[in-house]
Amino acid sequence: MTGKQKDIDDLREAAPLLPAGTRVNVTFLGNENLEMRIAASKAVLELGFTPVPHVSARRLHSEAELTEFLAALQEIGASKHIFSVGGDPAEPMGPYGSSLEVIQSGLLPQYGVEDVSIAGYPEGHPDIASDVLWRELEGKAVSLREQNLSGVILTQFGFDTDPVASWVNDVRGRGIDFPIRIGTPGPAGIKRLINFAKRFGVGANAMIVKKYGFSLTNLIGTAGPDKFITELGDLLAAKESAGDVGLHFYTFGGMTATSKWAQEFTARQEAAK
Ligand SMILES: NC(=O)C1=CN([C@@H]2O[C@H](COP(=O)(O)OP(=O)(O)OC[C@H]3O[C@@H](n4cnc5c(N)ncnc54)[C@H](O)[C@@H]3O)[C@@H](O)[C@H]2O)C=CC1
Ligand SMILES: Nc1nc(=O)c2c([nH]1)NC[C@@H]1CN(c3ccc(C(=O)N[C@@H](CCC(=O)O)C(=O)O)cc3)CN21
Repeated sequence: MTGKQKDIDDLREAAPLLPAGTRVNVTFLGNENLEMRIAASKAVLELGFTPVPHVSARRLHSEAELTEFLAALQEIGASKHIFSVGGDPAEPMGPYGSSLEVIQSGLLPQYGVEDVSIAGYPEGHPDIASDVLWRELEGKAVSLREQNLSGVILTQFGFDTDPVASWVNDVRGRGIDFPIRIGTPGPAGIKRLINFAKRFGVGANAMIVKKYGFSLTNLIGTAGPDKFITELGDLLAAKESAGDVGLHFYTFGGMTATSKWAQEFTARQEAAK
């Protein structure tokens, strides 16, 4: 969720549909400020869920901004889990150019951080070379271990299961055994899904979206991840050592829509057994 009031209201509406303790990520975008980020994390806690506030390295103007944010999170009891991510600005706004630099600052444990999510890219990243992504991922795994922090890899969302399955294989092949949560789009309007895919450099060509369950020639209506999840489950089950792999939902169509969808999906799975 973002720090916007509409997302807090949406979470409140979705709350009865979600298991207690569900991890809810709270963004760190350019159009939010500290108060909004803290208010959103606080709302997540008050509704009985686990906030995972994002710390966007390249958006930080100073070390003081980082420590002020971490201190404010700790103060409300929301600093245990964070998502440490690079951030989209083409040039860093302050001292941190990457999430590895934030992690290596050694500041996180001083503010009660125990568990750090980091980003993964099954399809690569439009502006970052693949060897750089791997080197940084391995660096983060090492630094987290050195600081006795647990790690989780949270992937960019996608519509194509093939790159996801082969990327999980590669992560394990490099000896990284962190739990992996596959970024999965919640049900949302097709236009909205396509726009977010474009914005973040995620593959959504005619073939991929057809497999996912919609068509580029009919943008009316919504699309959910039913087929994506089923296929991914089959692909990973066929691998020997996928390890701990789960899902993370990006709720582009809202938390309530995704929560309702998840309940119905689970019910259908149960009925089919
Ligand atoms: N908010 C979210 O849920 C997600 C955001 N992202 C975005 O993906 C990008 C990479 O994130 P991380 O893997 O954490 O990167 P990172 O901080 O680990 O950086 C990896 C390497 O790429 C460089 N780099 C980082 N961000 C860059 C950018 N925007 N443009 C050019 N070079 C960059 C860094 O200097 C470093 O060498 C960021 O733009 C991030 O915001 C990716 C996935 C999810
Ligand atoms: N490279 C990259 N950068 C990101 O910031 C990013 C990713 N990838 N991958 C997916 C997640 C999801 N992100 C999201 C998801 C939803 C909204 C969102 O709902 N935005 C509101 C407000 C739009 C605005 O004012 O900017 C919306 O109603 O669309 C924003 C960012 C950010 N994320």
